[in-house]
Parts: sequence; structure tokens; C-alpha cells
Amino acid sequence: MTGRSPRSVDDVDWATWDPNIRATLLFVIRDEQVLLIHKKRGIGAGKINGPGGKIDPGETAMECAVRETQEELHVTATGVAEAGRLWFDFVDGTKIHCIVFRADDFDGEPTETDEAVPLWFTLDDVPFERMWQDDELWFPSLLNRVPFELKATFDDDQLLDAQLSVG
Ligand SMILES: COc1nc(N)nc2c1ncn2[C@H]1C[C@H](O)[C@@H](COP(=O)(O)OP(=O)(O)OP(=O)(O)O)O1
Repeated sequence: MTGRSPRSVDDVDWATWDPNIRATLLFVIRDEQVLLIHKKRGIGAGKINGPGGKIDPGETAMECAVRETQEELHVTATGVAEAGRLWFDFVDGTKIHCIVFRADDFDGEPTETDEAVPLWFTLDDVPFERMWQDDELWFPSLLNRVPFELKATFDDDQLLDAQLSVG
């Protein structure tokens, strides 16, 4: 059938897939806890996620992740390293490529801003039921420092299908 919205990951032509949003996420993991945010606005408002956002022109993904964390929480992440990559294909045509970073520490005091409320969770109590549905699939790899790539299809905030590659 022509004109059908993609539903499964295999329905998407990833060879020609071109994201219209390039974004980042950053997770500070320290002392068996992870620093998350309650997102107040933008894509995923109302959910719990890591700080992050869209990459500005001329900016590297890591620079974006650090800047967004400064803007959203008023802290500067340190010991930052890439952890994985996410490809999100939405049925409405939104295509988000997201690079995920892990940080070992930060300078400053996590502070509520117009964009986010800082929240700490222990690693065995991450609130996946309040997060994007893909997160539970790749979070173990993030915690275990195993590189990961995930391709997923979404209808609005409903996960339709996902494929995870690790290692
Ligand atoms: C679809 O599944 C998603 N899962 C996860 N974990 N995170 C996602 C998903 N889709 C988007 N995101 C993240 C990636 C980015 O961190 C944000 C989107 O960026 P945002 O809209 O917050 O960008 P800003 O530059 O901060 O916003 P403005 O354009 O308002 O300045 O969501």
C-alpha cells in the first residue's frame, strides 16, 4: 500500500532517512544515582528525561549536551563521554537523531529553571513509567557503559516498535 505511515522499524528506509531534528541527552551518574529532569517545555514536556535539547548550528553534540544542561539545571557536567545514539521516526514526519552522553560529575548546584526541575533517582528506582517508552530499553546499556544504538518508531508519544544494538 502506498502512503502508509511507517509502523515498524523495518518499514523505515534508514539508508535515506534524514533527521529534521538533531538533539542530545546527558545523564550525570554519580554515587549510584542519576540526575534527571522534569521537563517543563519543548518536546516531551511533562515527562522525566535527561537534560538536553537541539544542537545549535556550528555546535558539536557534546557542546550542545553541556550547554543544555547548564541552561536547564545551572550545572556544568564534567567527565562527559558519548554513550549511545538514538533514531526516532514519528508517523507525523518528525525525525529525531539524538546522541546520548554520560557524565561522571558536575560543577554547581542543580537548580530549577524555566525549563526543568532537577530530580535525583537511585539507579534501581529510575521512573521509567514517567519517561519516554524507549528509555527502558537502552538505559541498562548506559548504566553498564556498553555503547548502544536504538532505532524506534513512534506515534505521538506511543512507542510502536524498536530495535536495539549494543556493543
Ligand atoms: C522519542 O523518544 C525520546 N526519548 C527520549 N529519551 N528523549 C527524547 C525522545 N524524543 C526527544 N527526546 C529528547 C531529545 C532532546 O533532549 C529533547 C528535545 O529537544 P527540546 O525540544 O527540548 O529542545 P530545546 O532546544 O531545549 O528546545 P527549544 O527548541 O524550545 O529551544 O527531547
